[in-house]
Amino acid sequence: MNVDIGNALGSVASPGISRAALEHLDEQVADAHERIERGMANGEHGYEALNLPERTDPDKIRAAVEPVADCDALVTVGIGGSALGAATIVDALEERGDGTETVFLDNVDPEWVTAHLEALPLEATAINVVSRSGTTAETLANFLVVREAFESAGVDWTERTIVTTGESGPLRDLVDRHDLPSLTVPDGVPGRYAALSAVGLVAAAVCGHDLEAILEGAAAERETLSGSLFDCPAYAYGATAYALDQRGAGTNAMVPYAESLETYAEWFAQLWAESLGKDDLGQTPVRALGVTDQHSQLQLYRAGPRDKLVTFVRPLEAPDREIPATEVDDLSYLGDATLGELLDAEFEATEASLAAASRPNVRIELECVDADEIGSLLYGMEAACVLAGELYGVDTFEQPAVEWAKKATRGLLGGGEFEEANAVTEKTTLRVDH
Ligand SMILES: O=P(O)(O)OC[C@H]1O[C@](O)(CO)[C@@H](O)[C@@H]1O
Repeated sequence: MNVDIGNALGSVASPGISRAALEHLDEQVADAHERIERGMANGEHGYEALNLPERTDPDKIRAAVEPVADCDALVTVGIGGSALGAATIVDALEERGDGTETVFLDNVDPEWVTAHLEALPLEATAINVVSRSGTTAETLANFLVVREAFESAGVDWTERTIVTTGESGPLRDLVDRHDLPSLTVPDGVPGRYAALSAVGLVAAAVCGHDLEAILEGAAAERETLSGSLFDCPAYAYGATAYALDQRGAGTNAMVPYAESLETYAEWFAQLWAESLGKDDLGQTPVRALGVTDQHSQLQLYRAGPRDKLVTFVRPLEAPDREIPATEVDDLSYLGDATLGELLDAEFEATEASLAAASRPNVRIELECVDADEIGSLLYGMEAACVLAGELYGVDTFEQPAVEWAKKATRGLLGGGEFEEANAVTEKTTLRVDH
């Protein structure tokens, strides 16, 4: 990935960061890089994720999925980091896959789950269950529902289930009890940083994607990590986003200009929110899509509060399609172009429109959307986030604030005594009913 932070400089944007301030910040980046390299060298929790391009074994993943490699559909049961990385890869590379239908059950909306299960050819569907902790209620509940659906259809789920989880926990117990093919979430790798491990790559393997290319793209990005943001695209992005937040850009709108990258924006939102949202700090990620959200969000981005960074992701090469000639003179400018040219023109125009309104924006460029570039983007944004976490001085790799609601949920369902559940029933109410 290449990063252009020109439109975030103070000479263009407000809030913006001056060249001098960027060079000053680079001293902190050098210290942060030292910390990151040390964490990687020692395999420390979290930092270990940045070693995955070397650590992940594609042969082991392919061997585990071999029993179901010929399935027509794959249902992945997982949530958060146990779904978004895999979904980002298979959605980005969908046009390059072997046509396997993929469904990600990362919600417990009964109507939605039922509709998916009823639409799947269960006799030709494989099940990919992913949970680092092995205790996540949504994932276990959905797995029990999926399992029952297969049994009701007379399909042996044990023959077509792969599990990726930790060394222990309820899911590991199920693996042992039913002797299911399984892979282990690598130690020291938080879920949202696990896309380049079995967590993100099992689904990609089942869909026939080139795991080596994904890891090579990531490894190439790893090679760019250095003590200066002026030599490392990932650090340039992380440092600039951090610096703009310090200057008031508390929201980061992630706007890929490719439908195939829409899920990537969801993945980024978890990475950025769950890693940096601590101690009353953090930059709020917003998911948008180019060109579609030019017609819904751009007004705000260009003329609303000066509290946003807009991050564009642009693949330079992409398949194209002619716009047919038209008999309407006023539309001849379209008839002479292609959809890709229209997309590019809109990207350039939108980026320039923000600069013209002195609104900070950053461009992330990919050569195209392929396995190599997806590996590079995932790794680059992970490294950018780890760097930003160092600059914020937060614990980038934990997410303690999510536990309260999990305890309350468990208490409400009779899964134990939790004071959090009591607080739910003591809600302050001021209802306005129609
Ligand atoms: O992989 P697990 O343990 O099921 O967790 C799923 C997700 O839930 C979280 O723990 C948040 O609740 C995320 O950090 C994680 O990616």
